[in-house]
Amino acid sequence: MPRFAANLSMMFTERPFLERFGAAAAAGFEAVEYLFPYDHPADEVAAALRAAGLRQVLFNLPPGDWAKGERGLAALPERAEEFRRSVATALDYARALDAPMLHAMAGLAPAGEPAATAAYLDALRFAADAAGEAGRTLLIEPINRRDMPGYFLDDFGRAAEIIDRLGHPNLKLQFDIYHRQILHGDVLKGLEALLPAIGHVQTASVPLRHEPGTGELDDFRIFAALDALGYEGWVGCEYRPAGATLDGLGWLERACDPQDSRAAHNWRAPF
Ligand SMILES: O=C(O)C(=O)[C@H](O)CO
Ligand SMILES: [Mg+2]
Repeated sequence: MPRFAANLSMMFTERPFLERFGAAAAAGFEAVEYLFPYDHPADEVAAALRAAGLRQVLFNLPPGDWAKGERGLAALPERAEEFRRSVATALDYARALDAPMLHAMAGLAPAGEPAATAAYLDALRFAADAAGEAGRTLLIEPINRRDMPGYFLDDFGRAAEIIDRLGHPNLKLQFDIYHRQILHGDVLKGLEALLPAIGHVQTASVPLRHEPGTGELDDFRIFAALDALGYEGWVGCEYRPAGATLDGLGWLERACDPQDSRAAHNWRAPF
């Protein structure tokens, strides 16, 4: 089974942010991801991470004013300077946390608009170069239109084209299974086709974004398929627990149980 990282923006939210690290470790996780660490000094976040004995897998670049509805800066031509400063901020945190991957959110902009596309390509080139110099990888993630209406990057094919076009060794795809299913379906074929571009995977049930195994997809078969494809990265658990976080963790035990018939046996991956 893949290696799972707890998403501390959605899981363990019963506690203040810095206490979620210890809770995730106590629940058996070895790694974490979350949206943003910037409300806390980097050394405090790093101390919480280290005290819990966890690895930091991923977090996002500063997205602009999240509370006011902003969802990233990369495709906003008028925010190019701010985006560049946000890369430096994120890399400072990445160094403190030893985080290998950073997600650059595109922002709200019309998908086909030439000025937004040009700004996005420039921003990604700049950020991927900076990430590369710092030994990190930059990720882009298509997000579904229902959860984030107007988000610039709302198509997996377009994300793959952009990664291909930029051809940057430090630019990869964040394949969120939840968004993929809502946008296009065909999850297994999508994973297979895009595997060389994928740097990170995230999971949640569809449509309610709860625990894996509680929605319309057979998430355990998808995890087995990731193994069959040879995916060696992390799978971020970016779901909202249906109840208390700990009460919903039975899926993890099952996913990690090699004896589980649907997870490991009794099924041949279609690759
Ligand atoms: O919403 C998601 O799926 C994400 O992974 C982003 O990082 C933030 O919206
Ligand atoms: Mg995601």
